[in-house]
Amino acid sequence: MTTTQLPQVQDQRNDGTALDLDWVMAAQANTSAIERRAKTLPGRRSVKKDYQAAWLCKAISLMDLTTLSGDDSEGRVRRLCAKARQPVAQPILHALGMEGLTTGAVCVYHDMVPTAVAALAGSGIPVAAVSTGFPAGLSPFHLRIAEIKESVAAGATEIDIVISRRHALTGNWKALYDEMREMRDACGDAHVKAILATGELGTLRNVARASLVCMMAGADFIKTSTGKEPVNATLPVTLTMIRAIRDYQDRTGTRVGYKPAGGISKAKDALVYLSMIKDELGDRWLQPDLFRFGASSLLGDIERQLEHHVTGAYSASWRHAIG
Ligand SMILES: O=C[C@H](O)COP(=O)(O)O
Repeated sequence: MTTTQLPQVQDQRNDGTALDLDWVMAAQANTSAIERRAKTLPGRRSVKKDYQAAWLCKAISLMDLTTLSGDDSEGRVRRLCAKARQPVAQPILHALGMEGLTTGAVCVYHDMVPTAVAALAGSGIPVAAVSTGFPAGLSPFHLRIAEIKESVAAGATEIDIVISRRHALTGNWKALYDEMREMRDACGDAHVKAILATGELGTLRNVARASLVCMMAGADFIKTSTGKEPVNATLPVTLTMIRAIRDYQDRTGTRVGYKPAGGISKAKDALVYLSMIKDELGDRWLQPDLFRFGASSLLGDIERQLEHHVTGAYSASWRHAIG
């Protein structure tokens, strides 16, 4: 295994398209078929034992290491950034031949952007800000736009915006498109991830339609959740969203990234997501410019598994779990 320098920021921007309502309304999601397929995923033997450590390192490189708590402090954010720079103990990285491995980005509230930018200076690790009145996204629209601009001015190069769920729930796709378009414009050169808050959209069909509308309006990534909804990233939602991404690329030639977020805390779950992305979208999406995990506690479990791997203490249950 060798350390690979991976692109941190997508060179290709999604400029979006006009709103195509016929295409949006034609988007369906066969819920029972998707749920059946999702149930088969955790048991599949997609990741061979010999490559497990490499896949777990890959998961780290694709992670938006996150803290989004009301009691976040500058000290906590500095510790998070130190972890992003060196996500696993040096001897473990050395043994794996992965010196130089970092997380894909760090993701914080707007207030913490300057601290994160300073702590990551010179590392090449981007700072992502959750802006637009995260997590509900119900503050006045002009304030949400102002927050985006302030986050960009403070040095965030990735902005995670939250959509107005009511537009999707009422089928007001034009309003969702216009809102997303304006947020995209406010981001300027920063990349924009559209958080759909899928746990609040009611149906997979709404998820499919909202995914398409956000991509048409110029989202560089579509992201499942804030991590604060009662239901966050799930496999059926992921299948629905990544198939929308595939459809969008087939029709426009533009690749849009995918970020599952919320409740992904186990290394074995990360492997399921990675194998699903490989199957459905292909290897090109297994790069940090097109895929991120949004996660606050996943790194801890991956670190434990890598330590066990290096020290030969792999547990029987872990072997069984990932086949
Ligand atoms: O965007 C990231 C999520 O808020 C993280 O959620 P989590 O704390 O459940 O990992």
